This record gives sequence, structure tokens and C-alpha cells, in this order.
Amino acid sequence: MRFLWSFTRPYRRSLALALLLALVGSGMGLATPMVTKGVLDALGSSGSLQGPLLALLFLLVVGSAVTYWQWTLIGALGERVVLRARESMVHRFLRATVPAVTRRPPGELATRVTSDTVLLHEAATSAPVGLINAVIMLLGTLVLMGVLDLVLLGTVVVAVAVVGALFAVLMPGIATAQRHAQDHLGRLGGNLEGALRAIRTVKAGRAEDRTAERIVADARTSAEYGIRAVRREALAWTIAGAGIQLAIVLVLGVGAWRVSEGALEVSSLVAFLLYAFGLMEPVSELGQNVTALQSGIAAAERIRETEDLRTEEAVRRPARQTSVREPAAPDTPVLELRDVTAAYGPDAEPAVRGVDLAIPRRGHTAIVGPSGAGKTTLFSLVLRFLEPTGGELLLDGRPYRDHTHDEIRSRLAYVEQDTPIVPGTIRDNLLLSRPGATDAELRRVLDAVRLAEKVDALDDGLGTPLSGTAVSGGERQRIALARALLRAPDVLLLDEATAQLDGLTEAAVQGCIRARAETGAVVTIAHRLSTVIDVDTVVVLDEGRIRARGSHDELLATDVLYRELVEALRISADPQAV
Ligand SMILES: Nc1ncnc2c1ncn2[C@@H]1O[C@H](COP(=O)(O)OP(=O)(O)OP(=O)(O)O)[C@@H](O)[C@H]1O
Repeated sequence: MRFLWSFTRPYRRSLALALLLALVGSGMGLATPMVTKGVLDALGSSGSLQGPLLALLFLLVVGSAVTYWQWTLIGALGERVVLRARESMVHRFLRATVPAVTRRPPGELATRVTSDTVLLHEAATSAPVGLINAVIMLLGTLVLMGVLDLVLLGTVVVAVAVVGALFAVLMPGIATAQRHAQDHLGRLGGNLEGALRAIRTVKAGRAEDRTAERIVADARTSAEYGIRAVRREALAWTIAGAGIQLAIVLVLGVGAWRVSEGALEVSSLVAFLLYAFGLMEPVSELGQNVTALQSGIAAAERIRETEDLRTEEAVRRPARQTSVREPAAPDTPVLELRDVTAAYGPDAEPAVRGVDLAIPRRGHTAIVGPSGAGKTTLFSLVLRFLEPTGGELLLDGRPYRDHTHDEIRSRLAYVEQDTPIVPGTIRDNLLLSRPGATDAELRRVLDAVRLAEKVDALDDGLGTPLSGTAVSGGERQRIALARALLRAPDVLLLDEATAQLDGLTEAAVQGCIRARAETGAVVTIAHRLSTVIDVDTVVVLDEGRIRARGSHDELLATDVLYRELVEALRISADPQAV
């Protein structure tokens, strides 16, 4: 509840105004039966009707204006609360550490931003206002009823108490069912996103219906919980309605008896009955707002879970303040790993162990090794996606802890193996690495990866939106490489994709990487034979340790595993290069 309430922090004054308006509106509603009694009394005593009728008209007009103001205010507040929650979640997700954010399916996180936040709309704004208003209105109604007749009030209080007790029993079950329904919707989002990403695999395996069934299973379970919640709600409302009807019948019976006894005026009985009929309003407002609050609390819990996604700022130690930094000596390695060990969790086996590796300021280093050897983990360490559990990394001869994340990452460029395209146009994708670059600079790097002509031929050129299907795997890879080259990084980290490029394009791309290695450092996780043949140093990684290093020819002569790996590359990745 406190977490839900925290979303309203900047809007508390507006909420207080909305509550005030609600109370004014309710006060006017409460005054109406008393004024009606005044009309009836005036009729009975042949007094002037003008005053009470004008008062009724005033209540109607001003009451409507107040209601309109209150609801537009509260509606806008709801939108702002939802927007604030969405903004903070999107920023948090993108600022989270890589291991934290990749632990959950992206679609599941997206559902929390799109659907769960919707439930905050009412729960954080109109529900608390409505609840306070309903309670005050209920109490006010009961007090005014007491003023009219205490015996009749006693009858009503018994009925309201019984209804309230039944509500209290039914409500917690509704919240639990809603929470389960939302959890399954989140899972549905995650699974659907995964299946759509793998749509080619699904179709090739003729698994459309089976996959759809698995995804829809969560929709079904969510609907079952939804139905369970709705049934309970319906029961609660029926009980509330029946309770109030019963109270009215009792009031009529007891009231008629008291009028016949001369203990009550007819006008008081009419006013009392108007209050009794009006009781349904605060009671239903109470119920609706409790339901909205419960859905909101369930949604807020799911949103709060994402607070566990630790941001990089939260896990990183602040960079050590050092005196003015001298430029690094030319022979200092640009990057160095000293006895580095890292694991993906406190209980996990280390993915890399005791790695010593120096990357010179110029030249091309290739990392090879069997699957699971720790190649990608090395990159994650260098990029600071993962913190080492032992040893240290150095940039320009200074430990990583002396640099901020931004300092380190601004010196590196990284091309992932899957080369994801971020939402937006070709220009947006390229500018990701250097926001201020001109179109001419973008064309230059596109030219280097042999994509300039293709982009120029598109109707919207650099402004063409890139969706997952509009570009081939090889083109994605080249856009990612162009993006990395645009930054002219000190170290280019390349996780080579296999067999995505045709022979001619690959030769051109390799040429451009070679050129890069003449002015800076290039480190490649090599999956192609042509890469390892050409590079200055090949590093062989096995079970998280560096097992050998040297030139291609040296390693071929000395290392058995390397010979096997090269043989595998020869057969699987690049047969034409043999
Ligand atoms: N996010 C992760 N969480 C937990 N363990 C992981 C994670 N990523 C990798 N690992 C584990 O760390 C070890 C090294 O994985 P890594 O991805 O670095 O190997 P790799 O050499 O790049 O393999 P491949 O060539 O198959 O991509 C493996 O045992 C792997 O299961």
C-alpha cells in the first residue's frame, strides 16, 4: 500500500483538492434529502416553497459542476501517475545490470510496464479519494439518519454491519485471484515475445499450434483467476444490494409503525427513506474502490519486484578520485586482465579463472575455444557487464575501479553475435554509438561495410525504419559493425557471427577490420577460419582458462585443442576458405 501510495508523491496537493471537491459534492448530496424534507414541511404548513426549491436547484447545479471538476482532475492525475511509473520502469530496466535484466524474458518485463501500470490509474488516485469520501458520506448519512430517528437508524446500522462483515470476508480472495491473473498475463507476454522472436524456428518445426497452445495456457489460467475474482465481486455486490433492500423494507415497516404511533413525522420518514436509498451509493463506492485498490496493490507488488533489478549505479563503486591522469605510455596495453576470475552467481562455478591477458594498443587478437569456454564472459568483464570475483582489469594501465563506466565504455565498441537492431531508423541505430555524427560520416562507415549503396537506394535512405524482418542477418551485422566503427573506438570487440556474409562482402568487411587493427585494438571472438589465420595473436580458451596463445601457425604446431578447433572451423564455418 505504501509503495502504491509512493507513486502519487508529486501530486498530493492535487489529490487533496480532489478529495475536498469530493467532500463538497458529497456534502451537497447529503443536504438534498434534508432540503426535500423542507419542501414537504412547507407544503404541509402552507409555507413558502420558493426558498427550499431554489436551494434544491442550487445543490443540483453546483453539485454537478463540482463533480465534473473533481473527475477531470482525478482522471488527469491518474494518467500522470501511470506515466510516471512507466517512465521510471523503462529507465530502470535500461539502467539495470545485464545479468539482472536478462534473467527475465523481455516480454514479461514489458507487460509490467504496459498492463500492470494501468491498474495504478484508479488505485493511486480515485480509489483513495473515493474511499475517504465514501466513509465520510456513510458516516454523515448515518448521523443525519440519527437526527431524523434513532430507532430507524438502529435498524439500518444492523443491516450495514452485516453487509460490511460479509464484504470483509470476500475481499481478500478477490485480491489474491487478481494477483494470480496478472502473474499469468505477465508470463503470457514473455512467452509470446519469445515465440515471435523464434517464429522461423517455430514454423520450420511445424509447431505453430503447439506453441500457441503453450502460450494460451497462461491466458486461460489468467481468465480462470479473473472469473474467480469476478464471481466473488458479483457475490459481494449482490449481498450489498440485498442488504440495503432489506434495510429499506425494515425501515418502511418500522417507520410506518412509528408514524402510526405519532412518534415520527411523514416528512422525516420520507427524508429517512431518501437517505436509506442513497446509502447504496457510498456502499457501492466503498466496494468499487476497495476492489480498485486491491488490483492496484497487486499490480504495485509486481512493479515493486522490478525494483530488485539492480542498476549499474547501485552495484558499481564510485570511481576512485585520482590526481591528474598522465597519458598512458605507448607500450602500455590498452586493456589488461590480471588473474581475473568471474562467476555468474555466488554459488556458480567460475566461468573464467585466473585469466591474464594484455591487449596492445594496436593489432588484432582472436579468442577461440569450445562452446562454454568463457569467451563471451571475457567480453562481459571487459565491458563491465559483469564484475570479476578475483583479479583486476586495467584500462591504459589503470585499474577499472579508477574509471567510471562511461569512461570505460566510451573507449570500447562492441558488436554482439546476434547483432540486435534497436527500435528506430537506420540513422537512429548508427547514431547510438556517436549521437552527433553527420549524415556524411554515417555514409562513410556504411560504405566501409558495403551498405552505402543499398541504403541510398531505399526511399527514405538513412531514415528508413529498421524492423526485425526488413534486414537480413548479414545486413544487421554490417549495420552493427558500422555503428561500432563510427565511434572510432580504442578497442573494437567483435563477437563474430558465423556464415552471415557472402564471400565478397566478408572480404570487404575483413579488410575494414584489418584497417581498424592498424590504428587501434581489435579483439574478436573468432568463429571463422579466415579470422584466425590473419590475426596477430590467437588466444585459446578452455574451461575458463587460457590454455595457449600465439600466432595461428605456432598454435597449429603446438596445441592439440587448437588444431581440433581449426579443423572444426574448416568443416563447419568456412569450408570455402580452406
Ligand atoms: N548469464 C549467465 N548466467 C549464468 N551462467 C552463464 C551466463 N552466461 C554464461 N554462463 C555460463 O558461463 C560459462 C561460459 O559461458 P560463455 O558464454 O562465456 O561461453 P562462450 O565460450 O562464449 O560459449 P559460446 O561459444 O557457446 O558462446 C558457461 O558455462 C555458461 O553456461
